[in-house]
Amino acid sequence: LSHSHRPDWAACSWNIHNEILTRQSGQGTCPLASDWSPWSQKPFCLESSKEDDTAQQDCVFTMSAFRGNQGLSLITTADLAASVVESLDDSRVPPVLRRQLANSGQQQPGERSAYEIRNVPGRGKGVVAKRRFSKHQIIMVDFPVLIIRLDFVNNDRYTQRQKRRLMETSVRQLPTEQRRAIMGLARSSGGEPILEALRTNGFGIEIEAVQHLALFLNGSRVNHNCRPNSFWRFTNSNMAMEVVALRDVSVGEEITHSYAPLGHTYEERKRALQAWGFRCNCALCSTRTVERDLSDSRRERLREVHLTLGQAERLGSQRVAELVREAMSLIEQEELDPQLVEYYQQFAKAYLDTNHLERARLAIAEADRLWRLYGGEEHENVDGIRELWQALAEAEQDAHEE
Ligand SMILES: C[S@@+](CC[C@H](N)C(=O)[O-])C[C@H]1O[C@@H](n2cnc3c(N)ncnc32)[C@H](O)[C@@H]1O
Repeated sequence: LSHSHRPDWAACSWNIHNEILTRQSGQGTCPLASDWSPWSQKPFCLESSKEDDTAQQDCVFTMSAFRGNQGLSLITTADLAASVVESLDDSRVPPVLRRQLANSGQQQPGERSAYEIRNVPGRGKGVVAKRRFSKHQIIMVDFPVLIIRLDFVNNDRYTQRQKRRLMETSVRQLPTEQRRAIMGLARSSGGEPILEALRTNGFGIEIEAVQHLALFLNGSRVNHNCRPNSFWRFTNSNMAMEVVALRDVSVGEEITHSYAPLGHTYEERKRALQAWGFRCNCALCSTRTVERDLSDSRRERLREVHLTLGQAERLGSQRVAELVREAMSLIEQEELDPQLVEYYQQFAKAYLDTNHLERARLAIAEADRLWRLYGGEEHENVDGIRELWQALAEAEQDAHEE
């Protein structure tokens, strides 16, 4: 289909009751009711035991050829499924990610791959670098194979049997290779296999601000470390998950990211990691108690500095500058670079409050750059950064008029 004649997917939604596709709004053309494209088969929906509206009803949507060689199943509402259709188009994947995809994973013999998935002592399988990566270089690009609306998993709208039926359908409809790979993923406990695979390996993503869990077959093999050498970001408009080096990585090094929020203290991390059912044996957790306590106290102090900077007007500009320096030093010592996104934002506000407009400009520019880096171009704080630029423009205007 040429672009202009493509159905306007976002404007089409499934009318579940009549099992026909009706157009809700927009100018595009919707496909025929008998054509379930882009899905490979008719969406399968659950009858809810509750009398709420069908718009909230969860269905399975499967595309059996997604990104060339893998399938994708979604369990979500019809409207949310319609909203992702555009992003499933291969033309959405930028060349830089295509190249990366071609370079990574399991290669033909003789070709150099970026990483390998193999057993690592004490942690099951893991991802190990097969070549060097410099800081901020992309290590892995992966696309989801299964996406499930979080509320479908957690709410009591459906019976356990109904949930199992929908999840089994979502996996059964995938190509054999992916089906096997999902069933071969790590599981922290012995409950319902698909649900457990999802709980152990799922990445939290948002579709139209609604939380979902996504499974990535290679991405799921990245183990946890409290001082990781990588981070991941997800781009909704092309469904790409990238694992990116947080610092230089050498050949043979295991690739890790943090499952718990960065900046947590030892006890907080232990609690957060309970959901995965393992005791973390990373270098930071197994270091001597004195060193671990020292790390905890730096992390607690960092949070205190963040809070204090919230009252910049009261502190005055000299104290603000001192606290910014202290925060930067703590972040460096604790290797918490991704936290800089929030800190630069806080510094920018503090500089605006104390009328240090030149410094505010530099801090906003840094916050802007780092949000894109760590959160991707479509990060969740685009509005927050725009507001900061606006606040700066207004403050500069006021200064100019005075
Ligand atoms: C998302 S999977 C990671 C890949 C997994 N190792 C595998 O074999 O497929 C999460 C599971 O890996 C193991 N794991 C991850 N990080 C670990 C760590 N730092 N220490 C011990 N086990 C870890 C735990 O069993 C955890 O439930």
